[in-house]
Amino acid sequence: MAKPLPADWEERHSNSRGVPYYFNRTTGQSVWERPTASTSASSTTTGGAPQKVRASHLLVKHAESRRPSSWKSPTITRSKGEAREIITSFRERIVSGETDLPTLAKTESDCSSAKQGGDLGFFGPKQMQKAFEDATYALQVGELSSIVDSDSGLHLILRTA
Ligand SMILES: O=C(O)CN(Cc1ccccc1)C(=O)c1nc(-c2ccccc2)[nH]c1C(=O)O
Repeated sequence: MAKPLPADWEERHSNSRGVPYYFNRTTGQSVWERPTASTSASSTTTGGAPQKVRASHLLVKHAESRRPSSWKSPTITRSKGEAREIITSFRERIVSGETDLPTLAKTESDCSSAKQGGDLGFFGPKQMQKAFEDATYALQVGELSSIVDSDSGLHLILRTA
């Protein structure tokens, strides 16, 4: 029987790895190992300030997106299913090594960050949509997410710091 988690820690599920990870609601830290009392003692690597992360992403919008419009297309009419097929193909091309996320985001992302190769800079807890934040914090630096669904559309996320 697993020991109860220390205060402020919760177990979450990493879609990209299919395993649980542990998230500290106070510091925003994510760890793969089940935390014990000693983890919570060292739970902040920055003396208490919530840990910031950096990521780049590729956004494919669809007709159900909250704002179905982008620099690429004034009116986005593709279905969510079509968007999923498109972003799945993009992910396969990245995983195969044919291209990389920043290169593909520049021409294919429906986010205004496309011009910067999808780079969003550093952000901390509560700054991004929950699904996007949770997915990013579950990634190790250098890891590519599975397809992430937010109100804006479908994303591939590459954690860069
Ligand atoms: O969701 C909305 O109502 C409109 N948005 C939000 C938005 C709009 C412009 C700039 C940044 C964010 C978007 O659709 C959107 N979301 C994002 C986004 C979502 C998650 C992480 C990073 C960016 N980018 C965009 C964009 O047009 O460029």
